[in-house]
Amino acid sequence: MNKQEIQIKIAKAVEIVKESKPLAGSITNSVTINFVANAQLAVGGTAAMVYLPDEGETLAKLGGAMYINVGTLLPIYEDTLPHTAKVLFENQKPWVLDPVAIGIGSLRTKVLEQFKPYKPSVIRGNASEIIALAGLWNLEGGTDTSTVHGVDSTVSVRTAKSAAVALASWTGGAVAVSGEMDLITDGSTVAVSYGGSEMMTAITGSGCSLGGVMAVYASVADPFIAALSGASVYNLAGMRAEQHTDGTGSFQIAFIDELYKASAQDISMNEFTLEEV
Ligand SMILES: Nc1ncnc2c1ncn2[C@@H]1O[C@H](COP(=O)(O)OP(=O)(O)OP(=O)(O)O)[C@@H](O)[C@H]1O
Ligand SMILES: Cc1ncsc1CCO
Ligand SMILES: [Mg+2]
Repeated sequence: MNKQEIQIKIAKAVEIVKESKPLAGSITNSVTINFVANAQLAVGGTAAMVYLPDEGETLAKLGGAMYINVGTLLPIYEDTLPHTAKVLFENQKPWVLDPVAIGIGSLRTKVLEQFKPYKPSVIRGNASEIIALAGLWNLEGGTDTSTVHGVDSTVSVRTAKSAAVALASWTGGAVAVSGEMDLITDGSTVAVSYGGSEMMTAITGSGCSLGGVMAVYASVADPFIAALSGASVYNLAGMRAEQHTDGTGSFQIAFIDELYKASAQDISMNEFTLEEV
């Protein structure tokens, strides 16, 4: 695919979402659950958040895609998460994994290990998280020890390129590494998306909600286009929101407004470059 073909696909994905309001259910952390739902709604999707194993299964079967984020685990997730991932995989439903804060506890490690055979369609994380997940799954570019600082990355996006490519080659889907710019790969093509705002690092949940929005797009587009569409609307909305706010509280509100206002045409035209793996 050349750049223009990709731009056409992004615009189409954004339009179909706005017209059809696809459901992308979530099992996500309690810190940013509201932000995730509001971002999904702002781009035109439908949100539903659950915790219990049977409800994860129901949403997996009902929705166009699903979002799973391991940010704040509770004992129930030991049952809910692997079960839901298995149902998604067996029903060939796209799902997005956010391996937040990988490495900080034993349940988190266990659950993330269990996800490997269920091949998430999109893996979205910051650079430290992507490198650590590749390490946990014994793939190239990964490391045994996590460089995650709480929920934040300590390394640059480009450092995670080989881990991202290896993860995408394993899943057959896409991997999106977020940061100052965003790197998205399907294992053969690498796209780098530009824009955003430094203020996105000073509000919680810009990454979580980005994963939720990618799940909305994954309901109607292939994983690479879904991930790049998500990165594009985030980078565009971040740039625009920064222009008329002077603090992080109002930035978060303005950012949701800009997600809501962004047109398919503008999102598809947000700057990105293509490179070989
Ligand atoms: N320095 C930066 N400049 C511009 N945009 C940024 C910057 N850092 C992050 N972003 C944007 O913020 C969004 C979230 O990326 P980030 O890497 O902060 O995720 P994260 O660490 O998982 O966030 P969280 O865990 O708080 O949800 C992405 O859209 C990314 O492009
Ligand atoms: C701050 C925080 N802690 C656990 S999840 C989360 C949201 C950002 O990943
Ligand atoms: Mg995160």
